[in-house]
Amino acid sequence: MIGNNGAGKSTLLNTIAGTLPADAGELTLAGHKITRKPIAYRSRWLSRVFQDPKMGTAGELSVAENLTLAAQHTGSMSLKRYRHHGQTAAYQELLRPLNMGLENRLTTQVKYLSGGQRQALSLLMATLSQPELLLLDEHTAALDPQTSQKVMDLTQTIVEQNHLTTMMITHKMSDALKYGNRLVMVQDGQIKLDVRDEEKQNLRQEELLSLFSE
Ligand SMILES: Nc1ncnc2c1ncn2[C@@H]1O[C@H](COP(=O)(O)OP(=O)(O)OP(=O)(O)O)[C@@H](O)[C@H]1O
Repeated sequence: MIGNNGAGKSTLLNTIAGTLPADAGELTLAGHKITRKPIAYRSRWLSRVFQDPKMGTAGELSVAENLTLAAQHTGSMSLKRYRHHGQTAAYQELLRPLNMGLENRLTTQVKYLSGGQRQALSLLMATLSQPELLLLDEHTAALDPQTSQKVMDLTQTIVEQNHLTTMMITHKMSDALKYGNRLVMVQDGQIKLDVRDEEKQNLRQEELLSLFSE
């Protein structure tokens, strides 16, 4: 999802996540009517990663403690299959594919990690529960270009491997064109453009930029 500042992107995500009440309309997620349900109820099916790397993790807790919290939250105990290795090995196995060196930082308090490491951990924690919907709220915007690319690559891998329906807000036109099978442009609270699949693949950055100025 793309759109100018103030277009309504975050408002839509907040309405889906339940931090803002909907003025009108109905929200149905994976067959569940959630329009008037509290945030905690919705969080069984949806996860969110924020722009601020501090938002998705508990800074005072260690990497392992954060993972334990996320695993408990899932209810489905995604970590069960790792049990026979012992918890440390299980966590290392989960963290190694992130390629951020976090498998060697299990006892480090999360507040001492870099923004990129912390965002990668947030992403892992948000997807442990295999949510029906993953909301990414400009989740790479606070990172340097190289780390941002690394976290985007990681996002792509996690989303594809887990077949996660994902909604991402971005201000980077190149990312909007490169990732995902659908692109929605929001303007003044309305959907201005909604293209998918082949039509999206054929869309060029210049066309997209010209729509912004209309
Ligand atoms: N129910 C509503 N009726 C009218 N205006 C609203 C309503 N809800 C939100 N707004 C306003 O619409 C605007 C949408 O802001 P929002 O933060 O969603 O934009 P955004 O597209 O995420 O922008 P940014 O790219 O800057 O994050 C804000 O000014 C907000 O106050």
